[in-house]
Amino acid sequence: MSHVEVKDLAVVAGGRRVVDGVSFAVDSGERVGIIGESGSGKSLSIFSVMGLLPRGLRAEGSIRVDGQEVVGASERALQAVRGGKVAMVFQDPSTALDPLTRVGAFLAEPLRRHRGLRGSELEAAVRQGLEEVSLPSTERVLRAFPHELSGGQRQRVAIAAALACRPKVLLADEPTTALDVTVQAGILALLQRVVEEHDMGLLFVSHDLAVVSQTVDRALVMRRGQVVEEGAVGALISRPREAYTQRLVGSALALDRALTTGRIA
Ligand SMILES: Nc1ncnc2c1ncn2[C@@H]1O[C@H](COP(=O)(O)OP(=O)(O)OP(=O)(O)O)[C@@H](O)[C@H]1O
Repeated sequence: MSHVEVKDLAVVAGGRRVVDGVSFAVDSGERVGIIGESGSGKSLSIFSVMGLLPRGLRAEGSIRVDGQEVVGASERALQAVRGGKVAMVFQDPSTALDPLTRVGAFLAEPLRRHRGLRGSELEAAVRQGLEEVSLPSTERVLRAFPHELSGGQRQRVAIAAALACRPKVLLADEPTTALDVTVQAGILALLQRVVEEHDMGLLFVSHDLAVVSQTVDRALVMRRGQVVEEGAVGALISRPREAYTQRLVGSALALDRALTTGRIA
C-alpha cells in the first residue's frame, strides 16, 4: 500500500467534471510530478489529496492516505490526515503563514499539536526546524513577522512548518513560481534534500517543465482535467508520445532557447 493512492478521482464543479479519471500513487522516497498548462486540473488534484477543495467543488472516486479514505471524510478525520500524514507547501508562502504570528510561535504550533512537545524540548525543535531549512535559528528570525522576511525565507518557514509533523508525503503546488529564479533554485534544492533525508514521498505540481524535470522522477501530464500521458520524466521530455506533451516540451525548449539567446521568437 502506497502512502497516497488516488483512484479514478473526479472533481465536479456545477455538474462539470473539471478533473476526471485521475489515478496515481506516491510512496516513501518517490518523487512524482503533475505537469500541464494553466487550468488543466493540477491544483485541484493535489488539493483533493488534502481534502481542501474550494467551496462548491466536490471530489468523487477514492483517495487513500495511509489507508484512510479522504473523499467524503469528516473534517475531524481530515485534520488527522492534514499535517499528520501529508503536508502541503503552497505557491505563495503568505497563504501558509499567519501575518500576525512571529516565526517562532508559528513553527511551535504544529510541533505542540502533532508531536506534543512543550518547554525546552519545543524550543529546541523550533530551532532545529529552522536550521533544517537553512535559516539561522537566531532571535531575529524567531521573533520576525512574515513581512520582515524575504519571499524565499518565507517559503523556507512554510516548508519548516510542513515538515514539523514529519509527513510521509509532502505536497507542493508550484512552490517556486512566485519566487525569483535565483531563489527558486535554492528552494528546489531544499525540497530535494528534505525529501531524501526523511525518505518522504513528494507530489510536485508545476507548469514549468524545466523545474519538474529537475525535481521528480516520474510525472503525469494533465490536459483538460485528464491524465494524457505519464512516465519517467526523462522519457517524457526526450520521447513525448502525445501531441500535447510534445507541444509542452516544444514550448519549454523554445522559451529556454529564447532566454539563452535573448531572442523571443
Ligand atoms: N472554485 C472553482 N469553481 C469552479 N471551477 C473551478 C474552480 N477552481 C478551478 N476550477 C476549474 O477547474 C479547472 C482546473 O483548475 P486547476 O486550478 O486545478 O488548474 P491548474 O492546472 O492548477 O491551473 P493553474 O496552473 O492555473 O492553477 C479550471 O479550468 C477551472 O475552470
